[in-house]
Amino acid sequence: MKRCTFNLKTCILIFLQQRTIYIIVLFWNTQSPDPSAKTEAAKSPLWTSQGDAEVKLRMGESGVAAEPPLTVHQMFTSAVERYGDNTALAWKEGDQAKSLNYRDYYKACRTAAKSYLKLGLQRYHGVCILGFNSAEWFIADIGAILAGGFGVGVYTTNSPEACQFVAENCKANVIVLENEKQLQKILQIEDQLPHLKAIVQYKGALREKRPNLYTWDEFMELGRDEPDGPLDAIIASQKPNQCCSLIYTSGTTGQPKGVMLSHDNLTWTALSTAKHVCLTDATVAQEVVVSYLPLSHIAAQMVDMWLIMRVGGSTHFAQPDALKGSLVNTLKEVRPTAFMGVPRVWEKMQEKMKSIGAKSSTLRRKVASWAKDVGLQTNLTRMRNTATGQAPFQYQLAKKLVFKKVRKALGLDRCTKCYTGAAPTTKDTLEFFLSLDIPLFELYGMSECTGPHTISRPDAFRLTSCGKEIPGCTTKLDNPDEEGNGEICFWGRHIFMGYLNAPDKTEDALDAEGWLHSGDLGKRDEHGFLYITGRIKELIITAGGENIPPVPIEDAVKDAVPLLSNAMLIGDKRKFLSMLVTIKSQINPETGNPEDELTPEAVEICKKLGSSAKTVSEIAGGRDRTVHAAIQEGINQVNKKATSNAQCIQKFVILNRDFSINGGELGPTMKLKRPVVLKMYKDQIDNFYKDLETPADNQLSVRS
Ligand SMILES: Nc1ncnc2c1ncn2[C@@H]1O[C@H](COP(=O)(O)OP(=O)(O)OP(=O)(O)O)[C@@H](O)[C@H]1O
Repeated sequence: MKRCTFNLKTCILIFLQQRTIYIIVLFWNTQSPDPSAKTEAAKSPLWTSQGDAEVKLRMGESGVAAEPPLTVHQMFTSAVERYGDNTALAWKEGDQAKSLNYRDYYKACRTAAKSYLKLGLQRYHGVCILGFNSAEWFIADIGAILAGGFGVGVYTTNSPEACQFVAENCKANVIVLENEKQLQKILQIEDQLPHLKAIVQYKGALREKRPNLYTWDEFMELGRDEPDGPLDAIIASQKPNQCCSLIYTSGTTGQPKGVMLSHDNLTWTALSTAKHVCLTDATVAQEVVVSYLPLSHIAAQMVDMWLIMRVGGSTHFAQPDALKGSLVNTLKEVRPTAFMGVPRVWEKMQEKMKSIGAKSSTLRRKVASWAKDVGLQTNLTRMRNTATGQAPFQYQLAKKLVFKKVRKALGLDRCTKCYTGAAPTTKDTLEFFLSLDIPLFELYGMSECTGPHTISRPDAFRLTSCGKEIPGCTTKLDNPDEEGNGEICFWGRHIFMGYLNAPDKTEDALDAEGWLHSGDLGKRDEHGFLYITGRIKELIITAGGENIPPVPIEDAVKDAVPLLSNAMLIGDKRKFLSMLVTIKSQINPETGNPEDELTPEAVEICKKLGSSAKTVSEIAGGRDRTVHAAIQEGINQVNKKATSNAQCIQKFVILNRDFSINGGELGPTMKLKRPVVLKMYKDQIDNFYKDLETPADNQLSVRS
């Protein structure tokens, strides 16, 4: 299935020398597509690993799957025609409210595109964007696409080396970054980026002038008076089956990979998803979202940029410290009509509400508890029979007394669509919000399918299910076991083009028929709802050949020992299982780094156990024998329920720092980056296995 693409150009030079005619024919490979050599989409393969190639679109015969393919530019101009005066982007600068309507947003993207061309952006080269969500982020990204490059989001938490990997991989010509902090990272590696021509800083003043370093205003000024012709020619040459955007995976299963998304991937997925979740067209009423999740992740990008553009909605930017606490203020101000949170965001809201609830009067607590019972029962009944019917009096009362107030306090009083996804959400959190009359509609998918594959919705909703396919997409459960659990495989126009420069990895992800293998295990119920039941991609295969899914064991240990914030099972190619655990500790609100001080909840738990520990360092490595024994006891309980001896955790160690996004152990959606943790704690892990005959350290042996 491998394909080689050469865009060969010819040039015939004819010259005369001493009455002899010399004819020289030159051939060269060019980066720009040859308009005369239009690759027919139908003849192209389904995948490629080359940035300048085309793929066959997975068009369907009818319905959404048969909708005509569009480029990003076509979708954008259609939005401008339909919703030109509507607010597209809104944000606050200090106390001042700012906004751009669709017409001006489009103009700004064109100007940015012309500036890129002036800076020398080449076709199919990257523009890396490294910063918090803002109007500049969107304009930088779409400008790059219009100019024929790739929009490439980079995680703000990336180290200089991780930024270098991305910039090198996509041959970045320009890096657009937020501030001095990000600039310092790039300056450390700029010498090693041969394709880099310019850096643009979009917030804050430049600390020093440097050649090829521009402020946002300087950058936009470059393109302001440039002629339209060259840009229009590039736009006219773009095709829906060509790559325009790269999403780098966060690396939970290995080195990040550049997921190539075509114009059609973005525009079609936005169309199908908008239909599935019944987003309102702005000609009727405008959808409003708050942009705060990292845009380098497909979930945020799909919702905040592409879905909203498709229906003429408006995107309001949160403050950079959104996840450190300011998000709820923005939500209260903006009152979004749809809101997407990764599970950790909902969990944090849940923790906050619980701690406020615990401090309220007995009467209030009783009313809240009664209302939550009513809310849960009413919503579970609704969920089972799709008919809405007349809500009982108790529910109406609970709504008036509690639910409306909670929604208002969260800024979700207008929000009819609350989504969770990109990682597993616990049943506890789903039930908590359902009992408050806030059903969380689960969304499942991956970067490789441009974000969503299945989404639940009000009329098709089951607790812990991630719903049904967006229209035009199909699921196959490969190699199912006796309970119906098989690998979830996807098909549809949302399937990516391939991993940039990585044909082997692309071939691993897509089978010969073009099905995308997700590496997730799932099953369906009799009504067609999909449930995620495991991740094959993180399956532990012990030296004895036993296949062990780590997540259920890790979750069981965390349930048994509420003091733990994280647990990671070790045992791939090893003779037995061991575990790394971390203790719940405070997070520095400024840096987001985990601190040594325990959370109040953890201090309380320690106290109950008979320990006076207040910091992680008093506990880590088994220093506090009481706490250590309690963890051992929890692990023993889990071991007792293990299906085989090979599934028992034989050793564990308490780490001296919690996992975090900043630390690199967690990805942006809080999924564990197992390869990173394995590397980081190699010594502790090797220590588990250095003496296989007798447990090296009695203290660490927990076999029951
Ligand atoms: N609703 C969900 N429930 C459970 N797991 C989910 C859900 N949505 C997504 N996931 C998990 O997230 C994976 C997709 O991850 P994503 O494409 O967002 O990449 P990523 O977070 O950048 O990390 P990676 O490096 O693993 O690719 C899915 O394959 C699945 O394992």
